[in-house]
Amino acid sequence: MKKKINVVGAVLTNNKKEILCALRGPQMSMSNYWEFPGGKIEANEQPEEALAREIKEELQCEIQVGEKIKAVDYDYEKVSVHLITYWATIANGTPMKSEHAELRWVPKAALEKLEWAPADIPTVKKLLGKI
Ligand SMILES: Nc1nc2c([nH]c(=O)n2[C@H]2C[C@H](O)[C@@H](COP(=O)(O)OP(=O)(O)OP(=O)(O)O)O2)c(=O)[nH]1
Repeated sequence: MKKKINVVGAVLTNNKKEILCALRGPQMSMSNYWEFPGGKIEANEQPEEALAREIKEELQCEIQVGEKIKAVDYDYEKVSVHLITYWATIANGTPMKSEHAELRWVPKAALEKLEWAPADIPTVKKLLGKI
């Protein structure tokens, strides 16, 4: 049976209402796809708590996690991902790139120009009012 993983992603917005998009790096799985920064929920962790921890590790900044946006199940070839996305804002610091190939603030209208990890597409469509 496929490995199931629980993942959280942050839809981080700035004061221009742009959204922080992250390009997975060559050393990561799913490389060259854009995603919402975040990662796997660990045992005994609440999703919001996991998201704040992952962002601190990945982007070296503190966030305020808001409302849930979308929960999606997606079957990749080797893993089955349950992805929950949340609104978030930066509470402290500036996002710094570590394992990602690129971080980019993108206006909502341009989100669909990026090649998203398939599990992220329902969140992108919801942000655009398309579902
Ligand atoms: N962080 C994040 N991961 C996502 C998103 N969409 C999506 O399909 N994923 C997948 C990619 C990974 O298989 C998994 C998240 O794991 P992770 O971000 O902790 O990745 P990782 O580098 O530790 O994983 P791995 O290379 O060890 O497999 O979920 C997303 O928007 N954000």
